[in-house]
Amino acid sequence: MIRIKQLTKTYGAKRALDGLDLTLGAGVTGLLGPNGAGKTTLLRCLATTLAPDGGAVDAFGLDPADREQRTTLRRRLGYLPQNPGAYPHFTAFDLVDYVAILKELTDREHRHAEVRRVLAEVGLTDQAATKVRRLSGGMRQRLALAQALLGEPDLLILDEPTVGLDPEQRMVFRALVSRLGESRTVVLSTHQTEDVAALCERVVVMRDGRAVFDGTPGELAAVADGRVWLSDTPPATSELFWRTADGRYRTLGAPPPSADPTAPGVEDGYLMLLGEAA
Ligand SMILES: Nc1ncnc2c1ncn2[C@@H]1O[C@H](COP(=O)(O)OP(=O)(O)OP(=O)(O)O)[C@@H](O)[C@H]1O
Repeated sequence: MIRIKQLTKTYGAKRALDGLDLTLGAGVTGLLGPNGAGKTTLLRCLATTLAPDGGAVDAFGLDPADREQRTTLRRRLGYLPQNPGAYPHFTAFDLVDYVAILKELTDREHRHAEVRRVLAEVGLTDQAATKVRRLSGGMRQRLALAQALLGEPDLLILDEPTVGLDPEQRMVFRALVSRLGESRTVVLSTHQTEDVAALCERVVVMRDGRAVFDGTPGELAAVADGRVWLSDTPPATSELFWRTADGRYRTLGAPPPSADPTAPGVEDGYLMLLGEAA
């Protein structure tokens, strides 16, 4: 269990985290929020790569503000940062092995076995000897995930893991992450409401450094209950509408004339919530 209490982080005049309270348990939790909401800042505080200005994190009973406990916690977490560095001339094996060395897996035989294990876990056994620059975007992202899995962490922190992936690669990645969430705490940030609907048991929406929603994807969708409409003509007043593939207009908010109600999805709930919070 991870308990975050009144976490604050300020950059100059900008409050990236503004007294954030949050508890994370086992399974996959998705963080949604507009650009600048504080998602990366929160994930970096959890990954212990950034010290907050105030508040506290209690991760499995460990306090990252304490030097010794921070080291213990680092051994129990895996982190996939936003835009992970590429090292294009390393092979997939060498890259993960390098991170394993940094993670203090000193016994060579044990380390190599662990590198092979995590490469197998993300389906990259056959690419172990391939240079990183020759891997597809999806494979690179799985490689970045592999390094986060070294040492079987109890906490997996993934910052926008599906960014830049095509739909097929995204599906492979989702299946992988949801399997990983069966036995550990996974927290991931994303701009993809489809990711949240597909794989997160829980979703937290952040805005201006705070959590403005915490619930299941179904509960987030329900925020837009009774407020999603389909019509043949565009609404005269609403600003939240778009033309769908079948040529009809989907409107959030007040119903346009002769509109049919339709069931909301996670994206509708998210947009409605942010519209209300504005
Ligand atoms: N090193 C930094 N120096 C100054 N300001 C920063 C720094 N890092 C983040 N910020 C600011 O803090 C706020 C929160 O940023 P953060 O990256 O945590 O948001 P985010 O929700 O992850 O956004 P995105 O979805 O765009 O990745 C933003 O206004 C950002 O500009």
